[in-house]
Amino acid sequence: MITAQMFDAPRLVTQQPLMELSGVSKRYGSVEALRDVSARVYPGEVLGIVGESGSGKSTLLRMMNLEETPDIGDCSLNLPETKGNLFALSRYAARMLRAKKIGIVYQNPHLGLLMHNSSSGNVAERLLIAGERRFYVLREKARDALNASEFPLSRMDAPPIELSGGMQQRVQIAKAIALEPAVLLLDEPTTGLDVSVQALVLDTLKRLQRDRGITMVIVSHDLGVIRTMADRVMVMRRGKVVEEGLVDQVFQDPQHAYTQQLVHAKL
Ligand SMILES: Nc1ncnc2c1ncn2[C@@H]1O[C@H](COP(=O)(O)OP(=O)(O)OP(=O)(O)O)[C@@H](O)[C@H]1O
Repeated sequence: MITAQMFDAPRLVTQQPLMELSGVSKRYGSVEALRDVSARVYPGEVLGIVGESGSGKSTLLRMMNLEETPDIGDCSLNLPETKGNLFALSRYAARMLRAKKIGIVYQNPHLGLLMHNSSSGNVAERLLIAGERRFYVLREKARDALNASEFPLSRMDAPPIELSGGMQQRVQIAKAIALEPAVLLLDEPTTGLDVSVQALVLDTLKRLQRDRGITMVIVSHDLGVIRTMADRVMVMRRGKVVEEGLVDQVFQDPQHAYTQQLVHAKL
């Protein structure tokens, strides 16, 4: 029998992982932020990471962004130009790889943007780091990325400090996708926005994912956001992954007591 669900089936996960973290642990003093966490991100999928505050979601995303190194553990990206454990890269090499292959959108736009520079300049900065120097190319590519992020081009010379929260997130998205990254990391990208603005920004992200097939990892404490965006989900608690699987499966039939608690709290 054909059901509506069949037409909305999650993208199939058949390939080799694009990004793989294995056995990652990280301590901050007495706090164990991550304990033996492994994660695989497959090409073209959206992986959601959910869990309560302090469960280690953002720390894991920072590891994926090669911003931080773990006490122990490996990270690999299945791209022609990368090999071996990426946590062993020098700071410079990690920065270049990040600039060219990984995009990130933070909850707090101050972390991702220069708030007093123009919005187009913020996007162009990313292209500059990757080596582009021609002014007309920088301007054109910045405009394209802002347009794809559904940012109003009439405001492209305005600095983010003068923009609404939703528009600031669109500038971050434009900056993150300007170089067509292999993976786009989203750390609570709509938390703190009005519900209606949140829905519009999520729509833009979904459209980008659909049209460009961008591989995404989205962190949220909000099950609704994960349900809307993700194909697969990892549930974290106290620095550990307690459950993972296809979103529909995990949310409809949670196996771990903590996931059951999360799902029932939401209902
Ligand atoms: N740079 C740091 N220095 C000290 N402790 C840290 C640091 N970064 C994270 N932690 C601690 O590690 C734990 C995991 O933090 P993390 O921010 O990854 O959790 P989270 O699930 O993203 O939480 P939230 O949703 O509140 O952002 C927390 O106890 C946090 O206080």
